Amino acid sequence: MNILELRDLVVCHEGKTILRVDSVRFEQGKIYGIIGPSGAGKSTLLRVINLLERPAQGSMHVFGTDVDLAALTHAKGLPIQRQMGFVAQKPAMFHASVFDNVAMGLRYRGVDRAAIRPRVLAALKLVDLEHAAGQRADTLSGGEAQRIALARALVYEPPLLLLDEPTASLDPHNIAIFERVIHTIHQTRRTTILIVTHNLAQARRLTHACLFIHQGRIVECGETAAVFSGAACRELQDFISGRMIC
Ligand SMILES: Nc1ncnc2c1ncn2[C@@H]1O[C@H](COP(=O)(O)OP(=O)(O)OP(=O)(O)O)[C@@H](O)[C@H]1O
Repeated sequence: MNILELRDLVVCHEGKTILRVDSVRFEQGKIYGIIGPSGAGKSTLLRVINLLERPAQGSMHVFGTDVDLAALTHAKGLPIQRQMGFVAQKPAMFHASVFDNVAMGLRYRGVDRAAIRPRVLAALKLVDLEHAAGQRADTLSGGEAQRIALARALVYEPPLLLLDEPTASLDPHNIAIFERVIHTIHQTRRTTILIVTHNLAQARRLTHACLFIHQGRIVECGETAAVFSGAACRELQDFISGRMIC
C-alpha cells in the first residue's frame, strides 16, 4: 500500500526549475534513501512533502487524501503536516528543558496532560537520554541535541518520518544510536521513513529502496541492493563509485 505519491511536481526558484518529478510512490512501512550530489534537489523534495515549501505545480496523495500542493492553504495543510515527523541536519532547540522540547509536539496536538509525561519519557528512553529530561536543551552536545530532535519527531508517533541529512554532523557513536532508533521504530511501528543522506554506507545499511536525484530529476530508483550492485545509469554508477562531484 502506498502512503505517499507525488505527481507532476515542479519546483522553481528565481525563475529556474530546480525539481521536476513526474511521479513517485512510497510504500507504507519501507525506509527510502534519497541520494544524489549536492544541489540536486534532495532537501527540496523533502521540504515539499513536509509542506514547508510550495511548488509551482503538483499534487500529493498522502494518508489517503489528495492535496493540490500549489493551492494548499496553511489551515488545510496543518493536519497533514502534523502526521509527519521532520528532522533537519541541524537541531534547533527551544530555550527550555529537554522534557519540554520533546513534550511540545504533544501539547500542540492537544494530548491529555496526564498522558504527556510517560510518552515523553518513553521517547527519551528510545534515544538513550532519559536521564537528561531536566537538563536545559541549550546545554546539550550537538549529538545529544540531534537525538532530542529525533525524540521530538517520534513522540507523537507519526506514520511518516522525514530525515534531512540527520547524521551529517554526528560522530560514529551518535550515528550508531540514531540508526538503531530508526531501525527500532521501523520494526515496532512500521513507520515509513525517507532519509536524505550523503553517507552511502548508511543508505546501504538502513534503507530498502533508494532514489537517486540528479539535476532536479529522479534519475533512478529501486531496491537498495539493486541500486548499489547494478545501477543502470552512468551518473549513478559514477556517483556510487565516487567519480561524480556535482
Ligand atoms: N530558496 C531558494 N532560492 C533559490 N535557490 C534555491 C532555494 N532553495 C534551493 N535552491 C536551489 O535549488 C537547488 C536544490 O537545492 P537542495 O537544497 O534541494 O539540494 P540538495 O540536493 O539537498 O543539496 P545538498 O546535498 O547540498 O544539501 C540548489 O541549486 C539550490 O541552490
